[in-house]
Amino acid sequence: MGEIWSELRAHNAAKVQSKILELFNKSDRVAKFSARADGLYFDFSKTQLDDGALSLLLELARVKGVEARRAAMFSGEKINETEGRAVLHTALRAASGLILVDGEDVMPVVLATRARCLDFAQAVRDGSIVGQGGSYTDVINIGIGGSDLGPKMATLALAPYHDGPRVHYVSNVDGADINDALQGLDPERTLVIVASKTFTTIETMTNARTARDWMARTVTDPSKQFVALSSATDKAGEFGIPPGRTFGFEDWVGGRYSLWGPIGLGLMIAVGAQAFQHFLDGAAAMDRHFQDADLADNLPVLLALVGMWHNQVQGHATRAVLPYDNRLSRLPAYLQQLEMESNGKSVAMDGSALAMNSGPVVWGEPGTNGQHAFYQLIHQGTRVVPCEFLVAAKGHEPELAHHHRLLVANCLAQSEALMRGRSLDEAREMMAAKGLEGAELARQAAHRVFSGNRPSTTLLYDQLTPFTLGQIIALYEHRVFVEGVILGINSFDQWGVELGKELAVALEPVLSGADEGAGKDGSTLALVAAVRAAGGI
Ligand SMILES: O=P(O)(O)OC[C@H]1O[C@H](O)[C@H](O)[C@@H](O)[C@@H]1O
Repeated sequence: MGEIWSELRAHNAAKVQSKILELFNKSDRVAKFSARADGLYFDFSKTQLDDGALSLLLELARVKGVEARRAAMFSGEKINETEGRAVLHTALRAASGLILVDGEDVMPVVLATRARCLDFAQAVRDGSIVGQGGSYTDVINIGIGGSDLGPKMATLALAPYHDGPRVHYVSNVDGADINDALQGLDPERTLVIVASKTFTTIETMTNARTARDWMARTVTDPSKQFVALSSATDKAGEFGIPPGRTFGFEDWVGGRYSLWGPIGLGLMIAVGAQAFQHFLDGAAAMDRHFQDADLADNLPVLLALVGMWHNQVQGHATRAVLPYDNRLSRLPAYLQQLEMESNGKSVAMDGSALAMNSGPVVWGEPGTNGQHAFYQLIHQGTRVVPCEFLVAAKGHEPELAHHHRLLVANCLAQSEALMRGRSLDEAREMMAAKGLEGAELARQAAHRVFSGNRPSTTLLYDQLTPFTLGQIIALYEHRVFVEGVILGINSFDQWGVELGKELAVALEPVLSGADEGAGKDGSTLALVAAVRAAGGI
């Protein structure tokens, strides 16, 4: 097993100086280093991967048991071993079938809950469920992490399909977030969704209570205008939200994988049942592709292997996700949770230390905005940042096709520039053409050199429809899964977020002055003292 990694590293060391551009001397380069699935086109030819490296990576996936683990996930086995849970977000988008957890078919409840959520969303949209002041004009989803990032990203992505009430997302415990969201809203015509798998997350519960107090100023019974999305339906009841307004899901749906079920209610209200169903269909199509396609043609597998080549083999610590699609502006934030909370771990499933680097730092912004900000570093910085471009062949604004042409030209030009670079000779020629000479020519030319040979991939899709969005998100989910299996870690727990939460709970009384903070370090105590001195809390 370790042998394949060593072979990959040796292969990389031997080839690392070779030029990506020269790999295109082979006429079948693009065909071999690209793959398609149901309208998605993934091009990974602008990387240093060659036939040898790709076959070693595919061998790695086989040896690491990706296929068996994939079957185990889809069939409801408890592959989240540290929490003893199945991992079945795929069931949330399945049309039918038999999926057993502890011997019981989960699909009847999944389908019934889906129907309840869609019916409820429809009733909010058509005004058959109303607030004290009449039909709902606004919906606020209060949640954080997986109960916010996915639905918020998807709601923004599908703006052309919005034909329901306005949907807002509040996540931060910073009072500024809920304060600004409530500005201008009519409490009598606002629906509040409290989205929390555990129904204990302090940010969400604090915001939910603030929203309830705001509503109670004019609404006789705010609980009638509240909805809960949670696995802890009893806790939703304790908060005062009745069972008829609570939509539950099981513990086998991870928070960051949950937008396909009740956690997607905000999106359902924004776009309606039909568009939401297309969104599920897109994800289900990707599930089928992931299960059925050969590893060598399998998009999630290829994305994972390219990512691991860059991170674990070539040693590039970060990965930029660059959607040339403004409506995917929250995709990088969503992927930060999906990828980093899933694969940012230092121990293997069995508790032993991980023998290699965990998943990369994921970051990004939509193009073309990023070009005018951080692309300087991507092109000329001393560290290589593998880039993942995403772009639609068609926009949603036919009358603005010239905008779209510019957008696509920029996207394709960036990956070309990263690969091609600009040599010193070319830079010198440019400076000579400007009339420079001697030392000044040399100095100015040096600043205009681009090393090039920087890898990128491009995911091209027809248009950002609900179906396509479903495909793309499921593609990334499965990519994270494959990377996790190859690393041998549990991608479905998140113990690393616990310590900070515990310390925050312990610090609150120190900030209020109720506790002296005995045992705290000097830095923390000095910061607390400075905050208290300012008198803001
Ligand atoms: O949905 P909730 O239970 O409120 O959890 C919200 C989020 O908080 C936790 O800290 C986890 O790190 C996330 O995985 C989760 O999505």
